[in-house]
Amino acid sequence: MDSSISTLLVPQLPLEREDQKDHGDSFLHTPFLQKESSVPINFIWPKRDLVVAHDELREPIVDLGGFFSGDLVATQHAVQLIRAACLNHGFFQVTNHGVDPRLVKMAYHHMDNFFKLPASMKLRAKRTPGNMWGYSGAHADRFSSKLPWKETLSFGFHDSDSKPVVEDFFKSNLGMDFEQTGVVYQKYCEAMKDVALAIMELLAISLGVHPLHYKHFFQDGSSIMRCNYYPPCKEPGLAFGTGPHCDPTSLTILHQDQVGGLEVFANNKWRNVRPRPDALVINIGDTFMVSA
Ligand SMILES: C=C1C[C@]23C[C@H]1CC[C@H]2[C@]1(C)CCC[C@@](C)(C(=O)O)[C@H]1[C@@H]3C(=O)O
Ligand SMILES: O=C(O)CCC(=O)C(=O)O
Repeated sequence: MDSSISTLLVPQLPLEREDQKDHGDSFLHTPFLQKESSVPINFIWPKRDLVVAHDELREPIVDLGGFFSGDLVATQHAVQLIRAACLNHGFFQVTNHGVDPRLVKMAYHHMDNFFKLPASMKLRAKRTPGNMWGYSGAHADRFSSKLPWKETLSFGFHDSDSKPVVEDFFKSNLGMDFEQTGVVYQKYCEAMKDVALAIMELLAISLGVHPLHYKHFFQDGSSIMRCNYYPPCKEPGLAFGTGPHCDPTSLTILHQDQVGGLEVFANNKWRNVRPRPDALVINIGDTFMVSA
């Protein structure tokens, strides 16, 4: 099963895009939900987009262990690797990030269980027009061509002393049977926030501003959690799991499974980002590039 879990830090939640309109329940007819044998025309992308990456991005692998333990030399080394990455393509991977591997494993376990559910169950969390959160099959309720070959479950996170917003999302949309799923993803989102704020401190140092400048700015920020499931495709050369795009957010933290397939356009070529089970893939987004 090819899948990824990404958290996108935003200073404020993006507004619903104007071009999104409700195509009704058309996504009920997505091929992977209907087990059709070929790729329907609305999932086929233009040949100019379907470029296969052969080279690796060779992005820096940044060990955060020294930063977390207060080792100034290791912190400076991490800062230099991050600075070099951000001056180039904005991607790097981090290890010793402090996220419990058992939590990551549980997040995948619950995600696998969700996407294996019958469509009728998944549709209980269906993304509704004007809403960023919920289940989507290929975004077929929003777009009518160049559909991504994926199912996505998205939900929002922000720190709240009064209530665990992620737990509440799962209980209110999917019922008490998903309470434990909500607990796992609440913990996952909280862990990703900690990683994001650590990265923001290193980014600040790399830019020569006060080390806590961005950490304080994003302290009360929100994030978009996205679980992406990419079903097997009989003609993968015709489709995209997720089409070419820039992240309109500030920071993306992605854990990809070991199937691979994440590609980045850098130095005029699409390049593969090698999956590393112990690492998180980090990229700065448009709103950070603008603000930096
Ligand atoms: C704010 C966002 C909108 C998308 C998810 C996040 C960051 C990237 C965006 C997206 C992945 C870009 C490609 C198209 C998209 C529709 C998708 O394939 O999921 C985009 C996401 C979205 O609009 O839901
Ligand atoms: O699933 C991935 O590897 C990337 C997905 C992505 O770019 C997104 O969901 O914003």
